[in-house]
Amino acid sequence: MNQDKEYIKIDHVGRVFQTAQGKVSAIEDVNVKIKEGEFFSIVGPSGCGKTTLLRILAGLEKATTGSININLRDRSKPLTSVVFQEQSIFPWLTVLDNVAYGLKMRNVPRKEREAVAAYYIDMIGLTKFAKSYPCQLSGGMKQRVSVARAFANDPAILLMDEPFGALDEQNRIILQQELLDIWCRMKKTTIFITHSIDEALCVSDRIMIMTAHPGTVKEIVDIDLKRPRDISKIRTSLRYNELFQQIWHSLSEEVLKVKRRELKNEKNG
Ligand SMILES: Nc1ncnc2c1ncn2[C@@H]1O[C@H](COP(=O)(O)OP(=O)(O)OP(=O)(O)O)[C@@H](O)[C@H]1O
Repeated sequence: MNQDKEYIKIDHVGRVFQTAQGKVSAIEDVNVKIKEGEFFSIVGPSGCGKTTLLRILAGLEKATTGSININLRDRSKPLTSVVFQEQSIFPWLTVLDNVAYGLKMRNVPRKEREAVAAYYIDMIGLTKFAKSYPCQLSGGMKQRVSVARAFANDPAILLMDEPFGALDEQNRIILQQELLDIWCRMKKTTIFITHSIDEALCVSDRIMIMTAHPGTVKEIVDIDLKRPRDISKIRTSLRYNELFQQIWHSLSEEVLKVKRRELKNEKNG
């Protein structure tokens, strides 16, 4: 890990979609450099292009303009693994086989991949359920399996798109802490989309605030809260509250822009 070295360089990236109503510019001129081993979160109003940017990073979408450069040293690893909001584990595979799936695809021998999978299943507290199928698990447990699978796959970059967005608050807090703990051990470069300033503050090294549609970088805030972090205590710190206010002030301006536009469209429509 080299915390100082520029690792991902997103350079003047834009994406325009062609729709039946004409062209939609989802993101415009996004410029950001992310360090290796960094936990980098993205917040922004709905529709500002967060998912589009993540999909471009995952290679699921092409940028219309600009480029992304990743300073990869170990080319044997997969470039990215993505954890989405909706559960994306295979219902016909056990927990163990789901977590080991990426390794199997890379022809890692069975014993080795099962040992790696068992290690991450233990980290997320599901050892007893290793032989269970997804239909036997709760929503929170399934999402834990997705997180374990992403880490077991050992990608260069972990991409997470509102991974806990569909969970109830209790499960969300538990999974946030588990993610923090795994991340602290592995220091995997992570790009994390969330609608929650609180969630972003708990887990991130830096938080990027995007402007209202079409999204671009409004501000990037350093989160200088000490690690390791305990989610149950972090909210009581003065610094947490200062950072929350700073981010909400910046983000709320963008959210209000969206609301004003919607009102105008309603009046005109
Ligand atoms: N495949 C597509 N075709 C046409 N338009 C698209 C497509 N994907 C995204 N868009 C448009 O691009 C803009 C950004 O969408 P995107 O889903 O990236 O935003 P977001 O910030 O992730 O939204 P949310 O927070 O609501 O999930 C929106 O106006 C959306 O309608």
